[in-house]
Amino acid sequence: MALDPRGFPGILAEAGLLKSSASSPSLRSRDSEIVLMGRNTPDNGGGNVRVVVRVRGFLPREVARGAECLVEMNPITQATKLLIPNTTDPANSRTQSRKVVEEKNFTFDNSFWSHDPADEHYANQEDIYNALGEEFLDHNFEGYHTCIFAYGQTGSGKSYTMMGTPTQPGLIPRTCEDLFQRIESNTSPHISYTVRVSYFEVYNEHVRDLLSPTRPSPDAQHPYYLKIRESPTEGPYVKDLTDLPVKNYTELLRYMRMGDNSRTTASTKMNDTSSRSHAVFTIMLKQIHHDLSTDATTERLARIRLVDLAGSERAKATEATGARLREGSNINKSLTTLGRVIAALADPRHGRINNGSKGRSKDVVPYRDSILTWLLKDSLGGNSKTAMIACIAPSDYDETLSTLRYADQAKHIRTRAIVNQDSVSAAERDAQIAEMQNTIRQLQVQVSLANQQASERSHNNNNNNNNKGKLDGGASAGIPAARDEKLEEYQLKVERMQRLMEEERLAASQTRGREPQEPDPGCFGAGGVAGGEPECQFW
Ligand SMILES: Nc1ncnc2c1ncn2[C@@H]1O[C@H](COP(=O)(O)OP(=O)(O)OP(=O)(O)O)[C@@H](O)[C@H]1O
Repeated sequence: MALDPRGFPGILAEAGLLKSSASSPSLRSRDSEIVLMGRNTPDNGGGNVRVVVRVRGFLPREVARGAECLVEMNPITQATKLLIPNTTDPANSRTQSRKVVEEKNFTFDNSFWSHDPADEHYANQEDIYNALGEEFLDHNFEGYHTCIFAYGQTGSGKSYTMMGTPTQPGLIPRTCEDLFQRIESNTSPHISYTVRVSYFEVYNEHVRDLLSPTRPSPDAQHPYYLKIRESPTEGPYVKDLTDLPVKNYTELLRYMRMGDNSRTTASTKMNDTSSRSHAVFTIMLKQIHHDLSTDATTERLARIRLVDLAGSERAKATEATGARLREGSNINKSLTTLGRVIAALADPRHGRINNGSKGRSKDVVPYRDSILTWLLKDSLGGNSKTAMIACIAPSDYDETLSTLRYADQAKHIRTRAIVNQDSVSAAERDAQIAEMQNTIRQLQVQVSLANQQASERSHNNNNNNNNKGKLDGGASAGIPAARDEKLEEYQLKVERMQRLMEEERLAASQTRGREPQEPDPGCFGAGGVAGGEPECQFW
């Protein structure tokens, strides 16, 4: 294997990638006051999806069958090489029937060598966080939405990389820890923060709330599945998803653990604890900066999305039957759609105006073909800085080649991240609050009107028995559904506005050091973070 003699940390430092650890985070962005920028300031040209690859060590079953490592990495060039397997490993028997089996070379933003802990270039969990997670959290404090997702075949190390173990925490717990370390080390009296968390999984093309998994279902026969809606301003979202305010790291970790314990996993031949769902952990970070001299406030909002995808799998290799087989087929189907979305976004013709029959329009990206891609639409091709961690097993030629090709294509995707920032003067803010109050009143009237109409309609329908349905051939069946959606939309708007208004009011009063108010549990100013919590355990 070709490796750099200076060692992995040395190379990372040279490349500007080695930063402080999660336990002693860098001070690059946290002491900075919010620099005033225009509304939703565009990033300078956006950027490509950052793609890194990580190879894990042998598992006991691989050692037992005498598997050979087919992966080489060069930590200087970040090249990853896939070697031709020998003919003796049964895991690669399928490869032998291919017409062409050749050595393949790829280059990624990082190639993480996690194969042999004794190797000086070994990349451990902290190295991964330092090289990727910390920088992405910097972007969040700058006001960007980010998304890091782990992709790879079953058993390749996605959950290990994202969640990790009690002794080897992965990207998600490290991000949570660093987030609150930064917030707590902020000394500016003019900035307040709110942190909220949600966690859901996409299982068999249904969305389950991992922070409220036992919510009673209207149909007791089935688990409670959440619906997906689309808002004109915020795109697709999960309706009624639990979205909790968080005061500190301990609390965030508790929610993370709670959600993780609710996730659907099962034992397969390829992995003892195989994730049977795609899990999306989201932290919303809001920073409100209050300028005492002008009484103006500046708000930055960042969405931190951390996604552990289910692994692609071959039914033959997992030997799945029944429910496991159906899960596997749904997993593969949504990953195939993700592949098609990536291919469409990576196509150089993507985004060009469709002139006549030539070229392709933006509409060809098949986001809607799976729940996963529909919900990740913004992260894959919109307002987000996005990274893909391609996890690979060391000894499976076909699956690794497929993952590396996938990852290679993702390198070409460009997203259009913007700083999600809004500045308002004191007068504007007061006017906005007044306007919000007014709008809330109007919406509440509309909600109760719509409720009233719905109950009148259902009353009339009952009186008319089923006659109307027969006369109009059921043509009116879609109208109640449409009205229900409108109603939901109003209710959602009211809730959002009420929360927004409270946050605005609270932030302004906290930073002014004004009258004590009933605090929003998820909103705190500098030094206002709930202290005295016991040291928390990761698991
Ligand atoms: N870098 C690594 N170092 C040590 N052990 C690892 C590493 N990566 C993965 N493993 C181990 O390999 C096994 C499979 O990993 P993991 O469960 O993370 O795979 P996965 O890709 O999430 O699989 P699935 O898609 O089936 O959920 C686990 O026992 C895990 O602890």
